[in-house]
Amino acid sequence: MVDYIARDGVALLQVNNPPVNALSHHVRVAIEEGLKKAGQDPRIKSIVISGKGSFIAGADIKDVSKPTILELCDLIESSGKPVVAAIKGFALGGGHEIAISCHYRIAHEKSKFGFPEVDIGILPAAGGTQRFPRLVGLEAALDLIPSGRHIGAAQAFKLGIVDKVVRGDAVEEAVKFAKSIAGEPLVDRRTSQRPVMGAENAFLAAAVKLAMKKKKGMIAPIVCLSVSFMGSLLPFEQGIQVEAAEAVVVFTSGQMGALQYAFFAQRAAPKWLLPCGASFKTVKGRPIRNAAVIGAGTMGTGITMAMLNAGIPVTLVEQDRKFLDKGVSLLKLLYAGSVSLRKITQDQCDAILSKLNTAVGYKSLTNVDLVIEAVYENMALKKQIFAELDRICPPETFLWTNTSALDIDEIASATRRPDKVLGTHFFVPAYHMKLLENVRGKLTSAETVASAQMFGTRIGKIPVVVGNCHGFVGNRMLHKYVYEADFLIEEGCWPEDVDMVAENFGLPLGPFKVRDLSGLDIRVRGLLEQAKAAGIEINPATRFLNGERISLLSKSLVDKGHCGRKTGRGFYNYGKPGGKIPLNDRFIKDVIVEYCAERGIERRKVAYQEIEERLFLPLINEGFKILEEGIASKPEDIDTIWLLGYAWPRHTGGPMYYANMVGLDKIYNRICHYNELHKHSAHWQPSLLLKKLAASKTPMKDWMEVAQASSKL
Ligand SMILES: CCCCCCCCCCCCC[C@H](O)CC(=O)SCCNC(=O)CCNC(=O)[C@H](O)C(C)(C)COP(=O)(O)OP(=O)(O)OC[C@H]1O[C@@H](n2cnc3c(N)ncnc32)[C@H](O)[C@@H]1OP(=O)(O)O
Ligand SMILES: NC(=O)c1ccc[n+]([C@@H]2O[C@H](COP(=O)([O-])OP(=O)(O)OC[C@H]3O[C@@H](n4cnc5c(N)ncnc54)[C@H](O)[C@@H]3O)[C@@H](O)[C@H]2O)c1
Repeated sequence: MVDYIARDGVALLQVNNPPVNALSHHVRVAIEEGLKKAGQDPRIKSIVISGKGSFIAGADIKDVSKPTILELCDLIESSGKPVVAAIKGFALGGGHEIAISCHYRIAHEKSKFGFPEVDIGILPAAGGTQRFPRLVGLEAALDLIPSGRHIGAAQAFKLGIVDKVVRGDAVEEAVKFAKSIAGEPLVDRRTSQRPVMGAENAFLAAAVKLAMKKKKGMIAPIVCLSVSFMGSLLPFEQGIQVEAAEAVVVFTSGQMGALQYAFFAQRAAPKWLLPCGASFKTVKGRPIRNAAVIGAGTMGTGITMAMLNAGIPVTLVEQDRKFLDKGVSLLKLLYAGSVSLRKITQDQCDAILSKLNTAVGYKSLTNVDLVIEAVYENMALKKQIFAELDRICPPETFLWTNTSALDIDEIASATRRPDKVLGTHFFVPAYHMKLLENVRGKLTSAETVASAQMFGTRIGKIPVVVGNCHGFVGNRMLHKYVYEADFLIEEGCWPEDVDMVAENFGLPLGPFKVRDLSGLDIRVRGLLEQAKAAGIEINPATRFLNGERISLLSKSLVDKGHCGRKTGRGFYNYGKPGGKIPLNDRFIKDVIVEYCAERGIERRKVAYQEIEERLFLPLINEGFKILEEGIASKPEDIDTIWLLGYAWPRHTGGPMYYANMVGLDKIYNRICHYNELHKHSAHWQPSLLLKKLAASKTPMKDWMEVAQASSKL
């Protein structure tokens, strides 16, 4: 676990604990033993700590026994023989704390440094909140520790974290350097003994404000700030005591469990398993060498960028030259933006764009591994395109669709290769958002699923396999939340009341601000199409569709020209078309009141708790129905979809974890309560799986056993 190599008076302690050299119990014990052995051996004059492959990615999140990392850090720093950290890859969390306890740090130019603790709900509580400000000054410490972000070696050098950046082998350089400083005094090399630079400055208020914005609702970043700041005013030993006391507050807050669950859920979600038993372990995907995208609108251009960025050559196809030119101009604009922000160089931009081809019509697609369709959300159009692609593309070409909600099986039925048809549901902006919902149809083969998952990972996404149903996992759950938001307005809330509750819960924007952003007309169009498909003519008195309660409030606003931010008014007033600041508006309230009066809906005061429950319980209930139906194969998949696709507050773990944390019996009882009151909304009918899990008090890790046992009955 830690190799001890003695050579020319230098003891090299090399951590060897794949995959990320986490500081598990046996690693900590071995480092301690190595340090003691080197300390006692008179032939050893200096010590180098490094990691095989990478340095150390931090504590092993699952293991917090003794010796603690804090004890190790103290042992390193107090060593009478110089200790040099040789850093390649990641020096994160406890690994970073070990590094800054060493007397010198030599880093490879590609190495990364950071304190990701806040993102898993804890503090750098192995002395990191105290040593780091002493090394880099208070301002930089208050910036980096609560942000959790990684920085590169060049910035680490500028901040004084590392003493030397090297291009070659950092370990060899460190060993050479360690030999050269044997016997030198270490007094000014012990980080804990340094004063904190800039301690008198009032950086705290600004840092707290930023952390509250960037890490909304999270406790750890705020505690990190207060502990680092307080420590800067105290002697090191007292600062360590403050750190330990405050760490307990954070460890017992409940957020630590949720954030660590989210960390592992995100890594578990891409590991797919189909009801037939095929899984990521048994089926290999086919690599994608080149691809085509149909439709150069918002999604098509974003998907094209995601592929180009991963080095996949793409042919972008449109229905006519005008739309194609518009899409290509948008793409070029986005890349030019990346160049001006120095995210890529002009040469890189040119290399990326050299892999882009364009075409009007599909005739040229005779030699592509994959086509992703991203045209308007219209079943007839999509089927027509899939039939044509099926005729033109080679039989082994995968045909995937970016539909947000349509039936994958129906789209596949237009082809003679339904086994190669799958939904690749990207999120806006597709080049940036990490989530990819891969929707398997009834006839989609395991090889196609494996290929889509492999493809997702290659383009930098977290791909999650889901089953085929209206809206798949994410949008199906979202629709229930959106419905209830509208009903709450009908019953007496204002848009800002509902948005405030959602935002207090931790979402970045409430449902009405989101609706204004994406455009009210889109949802209204969807609703009208749904009504048309059901053969129902919408009129001002319509309150039900197929026996289900609906709200036409958005339609009333759209009819008055309120389409959202783009028209300057939606559920809020933005002052001008394209305005960004939402203001409450008497006129909009009048529309709401008039809408209710026309339909004889009596408005009332709705309590905060009711708003919160009515927004989130139907969505959670739907999540359990999704598990029950096998649309998702584990709760981690649903939570990952919500964390990455819909900005669900990470410190609550995701909707399924949150439900478990609140207590399934409580959740179930409240859903039953609302089901009694709202008989015309099927989303209040409690999930049978939820009922069973609540009654049996089954731990979350065993939910799927109950779900599978139930589906066999
Ligand atoms: C009342 C209660 C009191 C409790 C008292 C407790 C006292 C404890 C004292 C605490 C002192 C604090 C010490 C320290 O400050 C704390 C820490 O160090 S916390 C850890 C900080 N580090 C991280 O968070 C790093 C997390 N990892 C990553 O960011 C990435 O993995 C990576 C290193 C950037 C590499 O990324 P990738 O190459 O993409 O690889 P993956 O992410 O897919 O990971 C591969 C594999 O490794 C597993 N893994 C990663 N990190 C850890 C980890 N820290 N612990 C355990 N396992 C880890 C990951 O799950 C993957 O596993 P797989 O999915 O393949 O099984
Ligand atoms: N915009 C979103 O938020 C979002 C998110 C996820 C999924 N989706 C889905 O992605 C798809 C595309 O959505 P969008 O927002 O990019 O739409 P869009 O209106 O921005 O773009 C659609 C493009 O398809 C082109 N097109 C239409 N018919 C075509 C044909 N026969 N051949 C080639 N091109 C054709 C149009 O010219 C247009 O440029 C839809 O199915 C939508 O539901 C959208």
